[in-house]
Amino acid sequence: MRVGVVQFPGSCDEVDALLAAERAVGAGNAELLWHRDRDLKGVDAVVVPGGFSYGDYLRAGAIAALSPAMESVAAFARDGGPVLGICNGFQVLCEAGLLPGTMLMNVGRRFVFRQVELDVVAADTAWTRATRRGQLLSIPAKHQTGRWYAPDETVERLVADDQVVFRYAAGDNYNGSSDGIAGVCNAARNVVGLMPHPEHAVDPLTGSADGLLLFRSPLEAAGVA
Ligand SMILES: NC(=O)CC[C@H](N)C(=O)O
Repeated sequence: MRVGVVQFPGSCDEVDALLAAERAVGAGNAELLWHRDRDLKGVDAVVVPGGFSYGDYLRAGAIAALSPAMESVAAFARDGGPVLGICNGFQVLCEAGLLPGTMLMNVGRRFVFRQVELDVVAADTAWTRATRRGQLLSIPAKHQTGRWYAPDETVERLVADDQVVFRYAAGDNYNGSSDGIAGVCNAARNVVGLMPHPEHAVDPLTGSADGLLLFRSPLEAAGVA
């Protein structure tokens, strides 16, 4: 399996995402995909990484969502390809209409950088197959515009359709996200976005290896794990 990590001007976690993917799929099986290129190089999974793409101008993720690479990522997603959006990548996927909801300024109106615990709500998506429902994952979060929002009726529909993938555990809704939601998926369950950074939780020496479970999940989904 080969993983592509999209790189925008202003991305800052793309190399960590690439190294995390290589820990899961093997060295040399991940590569960066430049935002200006429509060619996804035949990868089997795509990660849209964290950072400050285009400086977060207009809205975080708004300009990156219009990039040539994201046109191809949208088509890849429509064809069922596994796509993971991490933090800024989650913002990009919401701006691109590939995931429901929108991202607002944190409720405390400050940049937050802390370890959080995620409760796995849906363990049957392309990026959570290596997890268990109810499992707690310790993963760092670092963002300013991380308050995921959707109208009540949309949240109710997502809950009913099991499209809520992660919630902040023990009610630790530090950024004010609707219903304490930390990550959601599309109806086809191949596109997942979350605000915390699994690529920064891939080694117990740095506090947690729980994030590797997300990068290993496409392998499980493909039956090659
Ligand atoms: N760590 C990130 O990806 C940051 C995302 C975005 N720039 C924000 O601050 O909300």
